[in-house]
Amino acid sequence: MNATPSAATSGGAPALRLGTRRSALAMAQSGLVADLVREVTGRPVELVEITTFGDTSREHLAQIGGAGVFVSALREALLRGEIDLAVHSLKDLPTAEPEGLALAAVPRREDPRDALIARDGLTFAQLPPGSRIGTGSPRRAAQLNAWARSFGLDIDTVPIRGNVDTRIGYVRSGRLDAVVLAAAGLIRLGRIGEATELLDVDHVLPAPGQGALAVECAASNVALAARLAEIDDPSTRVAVTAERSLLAALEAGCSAPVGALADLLGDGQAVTEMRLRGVVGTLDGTTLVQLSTTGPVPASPSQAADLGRVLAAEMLAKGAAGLMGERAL
Ligand SMILES: NCc1[nH]cc(CCC(=O)O)c1CC(=O)O
Repeated sequence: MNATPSAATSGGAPALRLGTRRSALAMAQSGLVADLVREVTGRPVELVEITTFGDTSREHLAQIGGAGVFVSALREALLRGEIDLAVHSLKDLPTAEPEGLALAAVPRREDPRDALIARDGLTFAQLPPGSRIGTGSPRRAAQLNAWARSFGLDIDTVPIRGNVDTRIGYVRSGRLDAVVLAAAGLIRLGRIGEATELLDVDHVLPAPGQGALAVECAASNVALAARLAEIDDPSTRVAVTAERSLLAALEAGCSAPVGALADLLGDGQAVTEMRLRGVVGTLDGTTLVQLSTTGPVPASPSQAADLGRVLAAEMLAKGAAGLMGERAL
């Protein structure tokens, strides 16, 4: 008989404490993971709100190095034993592995693409000349500017910050013609219907890890890490490992203008190869280094990381390093 502690004591087992920020997106992401964790552990999961300096001060902090602030508050709570697990947007996690913590699971990824929310239902190609498009992301600005230039459209990318509601509000109030956000966030908030276009990754590569969640626990909590491993999606794990390895090897930070996407290619029957695409550019989009490499499906995250390093080396050989100086808009 199965006599694991969680099975033997389910019903009476203490709740697992899942630390979360209180933003609508963080709560939605945490709720999703809480459901998965309940299923595999049989234990109740309670959400514990972690309030950070970034949450209590102006919303602008949500993006100015804000991700780092939020990530570290949750991590400190984990290390102090105040919570048992934490959920992050993987794209907000620094590539360095933190001491004492385990990236216990990366659940199945949501749509990795960026989404356009434009006034009057417009797509990107339908925007009139001079349109003002809001994004706080140098990666998005670089690629949107390059794409617009490719068909002779003159646009203005405008740096904006704030949570999803605030950013969509810039379009609803008429202050901007469009904003670009991660489709995954909109989907998880039930707001993807407001997107007027899902941006083709041939034009806009997402941030490394975009659309994926990271579930962390204390490395010392071996039993919990083993259960959380059951909600890990191996295909997502290899893809995001390749993307993040590319980012790390470019020595770019989370706010650098770097896009990356790994996808698994199949012949209709079986998955045969993994393709990794990467881009680095100047904010104005006049220069982009965009490369792709394809190889056998990695048998392990460490093989996936190799693919990322290979592509990074090729991008650096094509001058990628010189394009990464511009961090802020
Ligand atoms: N930069 C903030 C952030 N971090 C994760 C997401 C969305 C969810 C995801 O990408 O998994 C967002 C919002 C956005 O980029 O629109």
